[in-house]
Amino acid sequence: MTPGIRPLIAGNWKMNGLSADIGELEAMAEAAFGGADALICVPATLMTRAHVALEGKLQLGGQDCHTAAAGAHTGDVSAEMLADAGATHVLVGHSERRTDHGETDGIVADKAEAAWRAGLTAVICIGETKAEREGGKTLSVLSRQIPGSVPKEAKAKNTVIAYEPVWAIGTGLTPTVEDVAEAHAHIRKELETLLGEEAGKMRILYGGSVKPGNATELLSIEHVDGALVGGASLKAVDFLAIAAACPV
Ligand SMILES: O=C(CO)COP(=O)(O)O
Repeated sequence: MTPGIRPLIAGNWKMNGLSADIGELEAMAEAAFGGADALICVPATLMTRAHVALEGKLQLGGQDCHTAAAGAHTGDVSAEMLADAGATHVLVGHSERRTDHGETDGIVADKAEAAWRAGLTAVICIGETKAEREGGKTLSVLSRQIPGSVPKEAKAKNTVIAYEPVWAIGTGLTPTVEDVAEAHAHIRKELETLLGEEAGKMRILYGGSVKPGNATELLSIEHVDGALVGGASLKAVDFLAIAAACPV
């Protein structure tokens, strides 16, 4: 945690979720999030129903957006469409988008600007691969990804950074407390170089195999201002247990 920053617990449902799962969102909306803000990023197909189910108690996010507001881009969704459906946030540059869709740092930065254009907060995802970690390149990868993916105009009110080591996503593996602390301190320093004072107010989330059992430890690390949760956000009971790990 960083003094003065209210934590954000964010869920990413990825390509999961059918009508039958709306009850999980309703159960989340019944809970109290005393110590944190809460956000759920659902697939585009569920956006409108999720907006109703969440009753404004949790914020709603998309998982990606096109750089354009509208046009001939079959299968894509714009930030304006997400905002129209009730979203307040959108993930950009998730490692699965970078890998599956060849998204570069430059594309991610353009998507962050598209999010702002539509009035959304951009959750900009960064993180090293297993090979990069094993090659001792974690910090240099972050030093490249931050100025590449985060536009210089980023403000704490419209931007969240999510550090997700690719090798920790969906694997049950997490970096050590020391490694998370080192990465987050480095991210804060790189943000300061890029954004100046604004960097001190910006949330830096940790993502990658966050579960109820490790949330307290991860969320107590300096400069960890919340979590981006994949698998454990699909069930209200797990997501709420992670949110409850934030001190009120
Ligand atoms: O990619 C993630 C969230 O965006 C993390 O996923 P898991 O929590 O399933 O490891």
